[in-house]
This record gives sequence, C-alpha cells and structure tokens, in this order.
Amino acid sequence: MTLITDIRLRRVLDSRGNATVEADVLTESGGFGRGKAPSGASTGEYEAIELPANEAIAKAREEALPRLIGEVHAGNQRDVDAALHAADGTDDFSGIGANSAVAISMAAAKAGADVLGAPLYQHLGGTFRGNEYPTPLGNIIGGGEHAADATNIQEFLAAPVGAPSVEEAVFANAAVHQEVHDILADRDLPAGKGDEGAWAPSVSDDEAFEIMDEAVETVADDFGFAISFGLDVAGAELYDEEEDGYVYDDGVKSTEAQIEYIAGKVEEYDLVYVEDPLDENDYEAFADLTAQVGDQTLVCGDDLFVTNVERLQAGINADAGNSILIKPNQIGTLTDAVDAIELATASGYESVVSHRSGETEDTTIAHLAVATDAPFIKTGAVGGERTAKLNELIRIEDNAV
Ligand SMILES: C=C(OP(=O)(O)O)C(=O)O
Ligand SMILES: [Mg+2]
Repeated sequence: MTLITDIRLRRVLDSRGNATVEADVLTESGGFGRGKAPSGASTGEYEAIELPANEAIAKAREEALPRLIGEVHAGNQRDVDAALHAADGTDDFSGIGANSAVAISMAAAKAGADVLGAPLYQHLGGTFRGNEYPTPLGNIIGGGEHAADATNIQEFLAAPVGAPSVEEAVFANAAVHQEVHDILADRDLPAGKGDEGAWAPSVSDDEAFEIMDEAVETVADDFGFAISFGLDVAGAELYDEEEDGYVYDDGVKSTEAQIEYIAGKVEEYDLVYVEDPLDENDYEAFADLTAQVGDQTLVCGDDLFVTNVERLQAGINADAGNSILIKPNQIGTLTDAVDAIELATASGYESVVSHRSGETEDTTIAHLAVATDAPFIKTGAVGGERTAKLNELIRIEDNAV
C-alpha cells in the first residue's frame, strides 16, 4: 500500500529567500507526503553537501527517482533512505545533494504516516515510544554568522526547564523575546533581527549575558517556573587557525582561555546548555571542558558531530561533550539522524533536535523530537518558519495532529 508511485520535486523559497528543494511523495493507496530541505549558514566542515537547488533536483530526478518509484515502500523508511544512499553513490551526498535527499526522506516518512492514518511522530516513534516532550530552546539574542555587527557568540537561548507543558514553554520563550525587546528599548539600543528571528543588537557579549539574565528572571517570575538560558557559541566560526585561537571583538583567546571563559560563564549564569563552545576539530578541548562542567550543563556538539555516527562515536570514545545536536539535513536522511540519536541514547548522550538558520514551514523536526523522546528541541522563538514547529509541538501535545 505504501509503494511509491510518484515523486515530484520543485524549487521553493526558504526563510532567507534562497531556493530550496521541496519533494512530494505519492503512494499506491493514495498516500501523500511533502518535505522541504532547510539550509545552514554556520555550516560544519563535515556536513553532507547541499547542492544548488536546481542541480540537486536534476541529479535526484536522474539518479534517485528511478530507484524509488515503483521500487520502494514509503512506510519502510530504512529502504527509502538506503535507496537514496545507493542513488547518490558518495559518502557525503554530493551526488544528488543532501537537500534533495532530506526532502525526499522526510516526504516519504509523511507519506508512510498518511497511509497509516497516523501522525508522523507515531509512525516514526511507534506506539511504545515514551511520553516525553522536548523543552524548546528559543534563540533570543544572536549574532555570529546569523547577523552582522551583533554578538560574537552566535545564539543566546532561553531554556524554560521548569515549564509544566510544551505550550507554557513556547509562550515563555516568546515572552523572553519580548522582554529583551523592552530591555533593549530602555537602554536605547536599536536592534534588528538575525536569520532566526533573534534580536541582533550591537552589544558586547558581556552585555548580552546581562540582558538575558535579567529577561529570563523577569519572565520566570511572571510565569512561575524556572527559566534558564544557554548558548550556541558556534566556536568553529570564531576559531582562526593562523591566530591559533578564538577571535572576539575584544581580542583573541587561546584554547585554554576559551575553556576557562566558557566554564566561567556556566558557573556565573548557571547555563544549562553550551553548544559548540570549541572548534569542530578539537575533541580534546571538548573533553577538557566536559570534564570541568559536564555535570552541571549540556556540552553539545553541532559542527563537532554533524549528526554523524562516526564522528559521534569518536566523541564518545574521547569523552567529548555529553550531548549531540541532530539536524537531519546535516547527514541527509531521517534514518541517519535516528541512528545518531540511538547511538547517543545508548551512550548516555542527550539529543537536541534542531532547525537550521535557513528554514521553511516544514514541521518534521517537531515530530522527530517527540518520536525519539529528545529532551530538547532548538527551533527559534518567533517568526513563521520557527512557529510552524513550535505550534506543531503544541498541537502534538494536545493530541490534535
Ligand atoms: C542552527 C544553527 O545555525 P546554522 O543552521 O546556520 O548552522 C546552528 O549553528 O546550530
Ligand atoms: Mg550550532
């Protein structure tokens, strides 16, 4: 019944106004699924390769569609994704493009769910999945590769860890976003927004820490539950090989100084989450920081692990980090993403399912996070392509999908 009978690919817009790949998958019994590829700006060196949308579509039409249409059942996700790998023929999806691969992979999953008449999270997670809902990490203040003339640290993320429900957590993050707007206005600091909807004021990182601290405290008092915050340092973007250090507006920090700086901020602000605090090639430095603060905070690898089981296994062997960011387009298929989550869980690492800075209205990651009992999801705080996922989480919690 879920035999794939047609796949249609087209170019659509992402949130930055760039072209991305949309895939429709149709099945023998009338099942339908649609998936859209997101796109990163601060991409990891070891990510699967995104091709220009037109090229990815042409290559996928030529290589992948003949191996899928009339050949594979959309309900068998591992078969779909194995066919995508076989069609691609490389180890980084540079053959058909990770953007085509992930769009087809997600569309097939939705078509499989459609045939079953089940929500996507149930199709992916099965009836025996746990009953956890992820805490949303909301990007509130940001700079780095996502906004010019703003903070050096890429993301300051609200983390409503005490929220009694996803719904309350989502509204708390939006309130922190509004509170930061008011604090910036009080300080006469005009701010536009970065790619993910976070405020992008021209302030030092130290001032951003103070503003976040004040905002989460105010909103926590209003909402009556604990709200902490965390960071995506995007360390690989700050690291400069020639300088042999991390380049900030106010100077260069050696690796040792960077570890000390981040450990100090974890202590000072009780940070619950620190993503990519160090360079994507430095497992040893990740391990040093994890040894220092890993019992108080999540030390998460994004560019370090790129959702890749081999890189994650190397990190596990080195005790580097204690959590992994999961971005399906970083590795190309849902199967690869779920394999990374399963390895992480088996190894005592937490999984944080994540959007990209360039997004669409696709909601697959909300379902993936619920299906796999991921404790956190990082998908922004405001903005249509972000609220698409947040509102879907609210609907999932309300049994309304
Ligand atoms: C979401 C992120 O940004 P991008 O999509 O630009 O990699 C990130 O670095 O975690
Ligand atoms: Mg990151």
